Amino acid sequence: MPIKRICCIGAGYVGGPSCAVIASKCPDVQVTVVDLSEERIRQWNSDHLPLYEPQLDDVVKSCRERNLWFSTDVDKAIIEAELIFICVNTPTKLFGIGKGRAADLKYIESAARRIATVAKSSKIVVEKSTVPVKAAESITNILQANVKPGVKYQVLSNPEFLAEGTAISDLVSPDRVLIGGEKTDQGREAVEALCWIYEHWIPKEQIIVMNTWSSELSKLAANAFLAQRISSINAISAICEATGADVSEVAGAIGTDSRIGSKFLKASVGFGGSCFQKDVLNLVYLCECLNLPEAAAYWQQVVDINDYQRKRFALRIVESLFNTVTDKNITILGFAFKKDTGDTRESAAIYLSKYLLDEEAKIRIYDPKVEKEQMLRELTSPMISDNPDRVSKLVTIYDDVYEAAKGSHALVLCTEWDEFKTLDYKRIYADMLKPAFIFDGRIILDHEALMEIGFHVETIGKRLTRKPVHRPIAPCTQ
Ligand SMILES: NC(=O)c1ccc[n+]([C@@H]2O[C@H](COP(=O)([O-])OP(=O)(O)OC[C@H]3O[C@@H](n4cnc5c(N)ncnc54)[C@H](O)[C@@H]3O)[C@@H](O)[C@H]2O)c1
Ligand SMILES: O=c1ccn([C@@H]2O[C@H](COP(=O)(O)OP(=O)(O)O[C@H]3O[C@H](CO)[C@@H](O)[C@H](O)[C@H]3O)[C@@H](O)[C@H]2O)c(=O)[nH]1
Repeated sequence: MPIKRICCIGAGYVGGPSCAVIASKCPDVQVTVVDLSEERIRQWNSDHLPLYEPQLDDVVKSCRERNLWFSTDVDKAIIEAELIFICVNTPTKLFGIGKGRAADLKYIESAARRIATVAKSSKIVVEKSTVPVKAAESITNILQANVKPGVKYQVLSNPEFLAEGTAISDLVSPDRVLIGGEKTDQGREAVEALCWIYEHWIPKEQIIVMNTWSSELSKLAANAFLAQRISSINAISAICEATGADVSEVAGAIGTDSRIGSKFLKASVGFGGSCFQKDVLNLVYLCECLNLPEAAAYWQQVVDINDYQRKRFALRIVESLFNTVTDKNITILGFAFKKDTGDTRESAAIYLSKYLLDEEAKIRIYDPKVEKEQMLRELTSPMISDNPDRVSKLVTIYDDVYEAAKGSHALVLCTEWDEFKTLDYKRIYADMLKPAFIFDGRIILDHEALMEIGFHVETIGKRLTRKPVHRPIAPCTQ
């Protein structure tokens, strides 16, 4: 059954880019992305899209108002569509049962209830948000409990694997597309309809069909494995710093083993982003609910090592700066959770800033893509700060990196933006207080060159040996 109209509920980092790519690859399908947020929809319809993502502007402009629409009229889009993607947020619960671990499914439920309330014809409902195993069953229950005569629903799982910063290329050439559905005639028909969409640009053999629960669990498992690799190499980085081994050399050596592979072995100040911590904690909670405490403890360690890595780095900054950063000017380079995105959710820079603010350091922040208001929102959120006045007193945001560095005691590189590799560090050094410190939390700078300029350099997973100071050798008297 060729699909003519798609509705996507949720115009965020997943809904917007993934539907823009579907619209661009399927010109014969009308795609409407809806959201409750009028501001977000206004931005999607403007020249200033609500999120920064390489190539996104071009894709959106190529099909907006041709077969790609952004709207707040959720009901109309649901009524008209044959296939509905649910791409709403599923954040970690902040209160009640499962607080701090379980996924908050209230947005999923409200989307399902809206479909159940307004749908007048049969729908294929596709869960694209990341959810706990068996969430599709809850969606089905809500839909069936309110079903109207002649209306039929099929609920599919189709988790999204795009990474921010590379969303468009990930969507255009994914490693695989995963579809989970019921093994019934109706289920198979719904799976075929969704496959038909993807087959517009993805080879059939890369579309993997499985049962719904396997598909839901595969998404959590994939993120848990990726996050675990980062925590594993970060745990090794602590050993490197204590012994004199170099974590980049170790990662290079183990990555050449084809069974291990070289990707996702970059030690860092800790992983961030809206997904890894949330999804690993979601898995931990699932294990706890299934009475599997050992499995829960195993996955919890992935998150614990990430906390440890951020704290370790903050401690190193304080220790290196003669055990006090109070009233010192510390410039944070990069606030996004990774390069090529303006997203700051769970960014390591937030936690680094928090630790330094707790020590009453004066923080200056520069990021090429993150808006000032966004940084302040993160730093004053109740989870991070119990004293918003301190943030307004101690934090200054700059749009010129050289101005930010002027008069600083230290630079702390938190995001691996390419532009940080090519700054004029001689100029920066000249304007900083001495001794001038650089803490490279991403291992991207030329440490030898920086030390040559005169910087005191600290990085992750490596002890940097300073050049011996050349003094004339005293003549031997005996
Ligand atoms: N961000 C990523 O890179 C990424 C990648 C893969 C999967 N995911 C998963 O995809 C889901 C969405 O993530 P995101 O980053 O796009 O979230 P987001 O917060 O950027 O966007 C979600 C949007 O849904 C809207 N929304 C919530 N309830 C709604 C409702 N009932 N009706 C209409 N709109 C509603 C919100 O207003 C928001 O704009 C999450 O489950 C996430 O784990 C995210
Ligand atoms: O070797 C590495 C790789 C990544 N990171 C950090 O890990 C975090 C996450 O990076 P990445 O996975 O590239 O970005 P996300 O956009 O969070 O994407 C992840 O989370 C998405 C949401 O579920 C999934 O769809 C993607 O497949 C998965 O990669 C960032 O802070 C990175 O800097 C490291 O520290 N070292």
